[in-house]
Amino acid sequence: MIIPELSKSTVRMKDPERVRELIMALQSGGEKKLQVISDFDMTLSRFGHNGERCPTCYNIIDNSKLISEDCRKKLKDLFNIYYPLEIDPDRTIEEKFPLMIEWWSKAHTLLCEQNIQKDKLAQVVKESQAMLREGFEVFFASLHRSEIPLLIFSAGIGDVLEEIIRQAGVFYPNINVVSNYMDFDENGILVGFKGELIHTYNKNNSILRDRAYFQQIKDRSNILLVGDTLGDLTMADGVAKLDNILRIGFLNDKISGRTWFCRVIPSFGL
Ligand SMILES: Nc1ccn([C@@H]2O[C@H](COP(=O)(O)O)[C@@H](O)[C@H]2O)c(=O)n1
Repeated sequence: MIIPELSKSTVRMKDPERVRELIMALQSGGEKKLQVISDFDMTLSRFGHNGERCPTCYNIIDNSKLISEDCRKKLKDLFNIYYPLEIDPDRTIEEKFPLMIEWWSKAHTLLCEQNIQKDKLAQVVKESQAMLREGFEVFFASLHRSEIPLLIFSAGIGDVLEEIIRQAGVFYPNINVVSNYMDFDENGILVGFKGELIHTYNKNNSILRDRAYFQQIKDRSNILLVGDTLGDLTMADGVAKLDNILRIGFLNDKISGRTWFCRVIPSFGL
């Protein structure tokens, strides 16, 4: 194998030869043909640290002093109901779709009742347990140095996500973020969320179709796609011209090894 890390026991591939071919195709295409599309929560950010789960963008707000105890309990109850549904390998994406809209909408309604102040977000992120994945400095800096565009396509909260990467010192100009952005009134108080709601299972062309992004980088027909859910597989659907796509998925949570191997790995196409 060209990359020693791929021989680790934690790396699973259905067809290592196909992976090798894809890596060679990406390598020979060079940096000018490459673009990277990545999920954020639990992909660029860490799932766990020292045995504790790290927060998602939403969890950072949920755990903060920006919201009341009552609201925190309600958001936690929502998480406990909907997160198992989000990752349930026995439900189809069609079944999960309306449930995810329900979860995001209920959470947004609760958050908008809290008079959250825009200028408190940076401090809340600073005080949180948010962490980027091991090796993030090299990953972000190499893409930046080689001027390879990185699209972060996230169903989290754009304002929080940006703050995490800014505070980590890696918010380089080659990064574009598509996510749920908070809408603040003239006093800097949260009153809603902008644009179409993005949840785990609509991260596709339905969200990206009106944006010029993929058109601007249409010659970059080699894609590295990184995610952690089956919903992330459609993040490259709007790419103008596709020659090669290497999909990397992180298995974060308790899905049985067998389910992962039989269902999830083939879905990632490797
Ligand atoms: N109220 C909510 C809603 C969603 N989440 C989690 O956020 C993740 C966001 O998505 P990425 O696209 O960046 O992976 C999603 O997987 C949900 O589990 C939440 O914590 N609270």
